[in-house]
Amino acid sequence: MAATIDTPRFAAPAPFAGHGLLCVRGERAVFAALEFRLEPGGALMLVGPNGAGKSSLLRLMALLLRPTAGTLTWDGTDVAEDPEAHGERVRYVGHLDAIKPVLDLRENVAFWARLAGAGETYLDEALATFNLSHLAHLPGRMLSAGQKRRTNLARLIAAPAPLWLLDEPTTALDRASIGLLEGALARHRAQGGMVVLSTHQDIALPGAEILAVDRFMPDLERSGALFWGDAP
Ligand SMILES: Nc1ncnc2c1ncn2[C@@H]1O[C@H](COP(=O)(O)OP(=O)(O)OP(=O)(O)O)[C@@H](O)[C@H]1O
Repeated sequence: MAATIDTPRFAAPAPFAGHGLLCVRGERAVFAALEFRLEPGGALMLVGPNGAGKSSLLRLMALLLRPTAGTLTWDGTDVAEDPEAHGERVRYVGHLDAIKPVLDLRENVAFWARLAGAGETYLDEALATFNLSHLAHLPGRMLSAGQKRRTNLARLIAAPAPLWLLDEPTTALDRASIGLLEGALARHRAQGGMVVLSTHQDIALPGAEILAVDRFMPDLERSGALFWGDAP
């Protein structure tokens, strides 16, 4: 039977939280004592000026970076205890459009879906969701910036998982495409999925909690010192 909007296609979502997170990049503390909590169906919008640490926080959440201090928990358990399980529950879409130029659009999405162990069950739906079906056989090298971005976002549908981590997902999208993304976000949340996204642009995310990452800038930064540890 075909899955419907109210039938979650992923393992049961559970509360996802960060406690006392300290992020150091290079020798610099980007944020400290950062806390968040996300419930199934919830959304967190990361805001803050350039360099505040929005991308860094998303990378921590995806375990692409490790916190210098603090923990990330899923259903109360430290995600670092089982990184593989966390990888299965997370879909991360970053700044880079990882499109293979020689594969066509459909093959690109199918490649990612296979990598995530999802097969081709949701492939056609993924393309339709982001209005890409008519471009399915266009080689990756011929896609425009907005088409590449939509192709990357199609991975979210092609390989279902409860936690979407999206770094400035509206970059290069026209208004109509932002509307498609807003629809996909709403359907994901209606199934109990969770979303964390960073943005400098308007995007409809009803009921989202706003997390101003620059509020967690370490005091050393406020006083003008740049380095964590021995202040210069
Ligand atoms: N690979 C790296 N090594 C060292 N420092 C880094 C690295 N990547 C980012 N940083 C630093 O970490 C800080 C936070 O960067 P980050 O990209 O997380 O900010 P952001 O809020 O996402 O910014 P933007 O709005 O410009 O995308 C910045 O000061 C940046 O210079």
